[in-house]
This record gives sequence, C-alpha cells and structure tokens, in this order.
Amino acid sequence: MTTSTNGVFDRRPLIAGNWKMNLDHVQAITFLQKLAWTLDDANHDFGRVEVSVFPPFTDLRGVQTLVKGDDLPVVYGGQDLSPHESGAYTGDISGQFLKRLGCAYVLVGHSERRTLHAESDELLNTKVHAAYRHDLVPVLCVGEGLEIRQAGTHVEHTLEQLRRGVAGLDAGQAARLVVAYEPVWAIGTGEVAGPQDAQEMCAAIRAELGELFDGDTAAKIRLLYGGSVKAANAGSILKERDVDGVLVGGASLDVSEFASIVRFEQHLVTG
Ligand SMILES: O=C[C@H](O)COP(=O)(O)O
Repeated sequence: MTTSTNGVFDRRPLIAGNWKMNLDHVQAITFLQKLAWTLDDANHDFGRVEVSVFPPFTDLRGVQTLVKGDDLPVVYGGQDLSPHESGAYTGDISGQFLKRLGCAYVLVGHSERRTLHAESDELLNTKVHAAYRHDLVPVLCVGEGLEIRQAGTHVEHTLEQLRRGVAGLDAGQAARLVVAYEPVWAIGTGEVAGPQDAQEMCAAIRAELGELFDGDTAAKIRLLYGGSVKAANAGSILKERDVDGVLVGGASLDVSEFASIVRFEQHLVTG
C-alpha cells in the first residue's frame, strides 16, 4: 500500500505545527480560532488527518480553554518537558503539568533543544520515559547537521540518536511513539530535503524500529518529516510511503498556509 496513488494511508497522517517562541497567549487564541474556522469551512476531516499544534507553555491554558469550550477537534502538546516530576528545577515544566493542561503530545529533542540547550541523547531518553509516565505521546526529534550530511554518515548518525532515545521502551509504548526526522540543515533555511531523502531516512528509521521492537510495532509508529515544509512541497513529501506527517515550523504561523498543508491531499497527484 502506498500513500500516493489511492489516498489510503497505512497510518493516520499527523500534521503538526511547532510555534516555537512565537504567538503569545492572546495571539494563540485568535490564531487557533481562525485555523479551526478555516478548516471547518474547508470541511476538513480531522478523523482522517490529525492536526496538532505545539504552542509556548504560557499559551497552553488558553488553548485548553478554547479547545474544550468550543469543542475543537485540534490536539496540542508541549514543546519540551522535564525528566523530573516536581521539585527544585527552576524554569522546567513537568509532564504532569502538561497532562493536566490537556496535552496529548510533547516534543522531545527538537534540534533547537539539542543545540541551544546541549540536551544529550541520554537526557532525552529520560524525557521520553517521563512523557509515558504521564500518558503523553513523545514526538522524538532526530536528524543530522550539515557536516554529517556532507560526510555521508547521516543515516547512521540519526539511527544512533533513535536507538538512544527509545532505549528501555516496551513494544506497547513504542507503538504509540511519533518520530520526527528533521535534518538540521533544512530547518528555517528554506532548504528542503527532497521527498526521496525524507523517504530514505524514514524507511531506515522504520527498519531500525523493527529491529529494536518488532515489525508489527514498527508498522504502527508514525514518522514525520520536518524542515522548511510549506503548502507547495507538503504534498510531494507526504506521498512517500514511510512519511506519515510533517512537523512544520515557520509555515505553521500562517493560518492559510498551515491549513493548506493540513489539506495536503488536495495537492496529491492521484490516479
Ligand atoms: O519544528 C519544526 C522544525 O524545526 C522545522 O522548522 P521550519 O519549518 O521553520 O524549517
């Protein structure tokens, strides 16, 4: 089964918008209302293609109130979490807090956390486990920098991040996992890994997950691509067999652009 020719997906596609440090708690409400109206007007089938946003922590209470109050079919998550439950960890946010705010997902190991906050694979593995303790689905981000890509060792580098990130999970946990492949050289740069590059890495990730767990489990795990995704390229990336969604940064801050990515099936070549 492929995603390109018959509109049937092996896994439910997930279109995720990572707002990073953009949109304050007032802007978040306006943005989300507009997004929901736009998708409603377009008769978007949320059951078919899942839509998630990752707002800053300070927006989450407002987002929760809006989503609950207006019964919006959008899900949301935190951009990071602490590996700890509570205590003297100034500035950190626990998985318990995120769960109580209605989060379904949490990003773990986004490249900006890995590089700007020196987060190691070992730390990220403890965050993955913390997410499961609070019934949050981790979106584990992996991917190589430019030098590694140019050296041709990007697959092994990314698989090593994956192995360390998922260490100690059981198959039941792994089946719910989401992995986002984000080549660092393509983030916020306008450079996009080609659909074949995204497929090559996602296929390698799925094969590795099959080795680490089992084939049935690996077949359930959703793999996203992230890095300069826009409406104009989302369709071609999402045609690839092992790409189950996209993690969108800059383009997720524009309602019509993000809604158009969510409606990527409109851009798929069928037949
Ligand atoms: O989390 C999203 C990624 O960092 C991609 O960001 P971007 O779409 O602005 O390149």
